[in-house]
Amino acid sequence: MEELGKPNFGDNFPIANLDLQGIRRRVAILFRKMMDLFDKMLNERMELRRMNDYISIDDFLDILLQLSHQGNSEKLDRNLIKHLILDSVVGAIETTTSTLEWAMAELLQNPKVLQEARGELKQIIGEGNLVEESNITCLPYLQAIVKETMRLHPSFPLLLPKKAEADIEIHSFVIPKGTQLLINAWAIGRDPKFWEVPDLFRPERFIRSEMDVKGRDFGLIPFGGGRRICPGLPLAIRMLHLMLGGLIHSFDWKLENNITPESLDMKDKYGLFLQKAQPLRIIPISN
Ligand code: HEM
Repeated sequence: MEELGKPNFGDNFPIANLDLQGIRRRVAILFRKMMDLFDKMLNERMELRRMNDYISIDDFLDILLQLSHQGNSEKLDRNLIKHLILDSVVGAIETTTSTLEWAMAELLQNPKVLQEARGELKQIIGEGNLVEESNITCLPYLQAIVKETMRLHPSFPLLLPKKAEADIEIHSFVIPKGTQLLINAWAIGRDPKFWEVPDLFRPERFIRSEMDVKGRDFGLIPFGGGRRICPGLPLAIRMLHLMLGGLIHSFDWKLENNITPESLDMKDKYGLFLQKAQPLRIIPISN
């Protein structure tokens, strides 16, 4: 992931096909390794599926293999299946884990917010019980924490590049056909014209607000919007609430090595994904 997000000097001279930093070469090696891994997974699953007593587990791979055997008009061949898995793996892992890491970092930097969130969980879930998917709608403060984390730390700060299919005019500004467009979700989430004290982590701003991250409110678009909105949104939202709720309900947390909330490093590092420059290191204390 890190290699994919590095600025490549050679991209400024597309005709010359330069790869002075060796980024393209290293990415090609990693890409081949991933494809070999997917090939192995596919072979193993296809072998299992050939057995008479195989019971389908209806996971992503099983469904793709079923579709590929149904002779659909658009041929879903082995190569396409591997690329679909690659897209999902790339899109799913780094985004969800880094959002969770940012949320925990913000909570440890803002002990009052953490305390409020734990209070809500204690009241709704009860001590000793595990957070379940059905509880999420009853946890407005936890939901507000997830939104506030995504406002300040969108996993793809510039979303994914888009290309104008036709000339478009927006507020008398003409975008010619073929232009590559980058949408700065990071800057939108911190725009002082739109957000009060934008740099403060303040989940309360989402309490009693209808605003959500599903692409309808253009002030908060961590998953993008429109036809290419993140297809993993429903899964990501569920996983984030469950994991974050579970972590703060089941454990107390402290920062390691005498780091205080005030001295916690919250800098991010440049790349395709918005990651913490210094990984968060925290210690769980059993409740
Ligand atoms: C916190 C978690 C996540 C965030 C913030 C996130 C964000 C995004 C964003 C911003 C885009 C580009 C949308 C655009 O440019 O308009 C995207 C695309 C995508 N995401 Fe996610 N994502 C997350 C989790 C997931 C998960 C869990 C999956 C899969 C299970 C996934 C799969 C994908 C795929 C396949 C695309 C490409 C879609 C396309 O090209 O049309 N994402 N995601």
